[in-house]
Amino acid sequence: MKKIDQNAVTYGMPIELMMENAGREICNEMLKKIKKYKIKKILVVAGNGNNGGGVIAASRHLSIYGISLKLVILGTKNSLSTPSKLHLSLIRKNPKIQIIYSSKNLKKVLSEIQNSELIIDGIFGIGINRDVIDPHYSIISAINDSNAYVISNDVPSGINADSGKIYNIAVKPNYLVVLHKPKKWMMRPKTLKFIVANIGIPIEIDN
Ligand SMILES: NC(=O)C1=CN([C@@H]2O[C@H](COP(=O)(O)OP(=O)(O)OC[C@H]3O[C@@H](n4cnc5c(N)ncnc54)[C@H](O)[C@@H]3O)[C@@H](O)[C@H]2O)[C@@H](O)CC1
Ligand SMILES: [K+]
Repeated sequence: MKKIDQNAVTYGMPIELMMENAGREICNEMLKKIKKYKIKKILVVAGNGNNGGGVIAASRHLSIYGISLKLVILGTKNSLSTPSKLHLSLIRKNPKIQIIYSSKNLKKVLSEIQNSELIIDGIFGIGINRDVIDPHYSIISAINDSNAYVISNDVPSGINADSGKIYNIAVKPNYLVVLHKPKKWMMRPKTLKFIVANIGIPIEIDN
């Protein structure tokens, strides 16, 4: 998938636009669950990579429907990837989105996880490359212990996207929005409930 992303960028498709498309698709799935389960308390959790950027964009799309939510940024503004920073800048004046930085208040993040009814997991995508330590470990653990309905962006955070193997911990989502196309291991029966989102990768470069 990393190669497909790079090919799309070389082709002329900016990551920021694919992130925008991912955000809209994730928002559409959120809207369905909000309606189905009459959800009020929504928490979006964004890591510092582009997986986080997709869920930041999803937050903005959801706010367009008049829905309020809380957005946790794992780390600081400066630790975000460049495309994610753009999407964060688009919500800086958005009154529907309350931003919480984990670097400033981890306790609050953990209690928000406990209190939420819908959690969007944008902690790690295909970029995870090592075991998870704190604060990410405690956050993933709290998400798994919560009663919230959990939707993951692209890959459940903590799983190696190529092999499907868990590092030392992973989010256990109720639902997954896979970007572009499913990873091979996802096709195993009963692995996960997922939908595939078109994020605008041109078919010419899909190999
Ligand atoms: N076409 C694209 O490129 C798009 C990609 N998106 C998403 O972006 C993801 C790939 O983005 P990235 O390559 O930025 O990767 P990730 O978003 O998976 O995150 C990588 C970041 O996490 C850090 N990291 C890795 N393992 C860690 C660990 N165990 N503990 C703490 N930090 C750790 C890395 O140092 C890096 O800063 C994809 O899975 C996809 O979901 C979408 O959001 C939008 C469009
Ligand atoms: K994820």
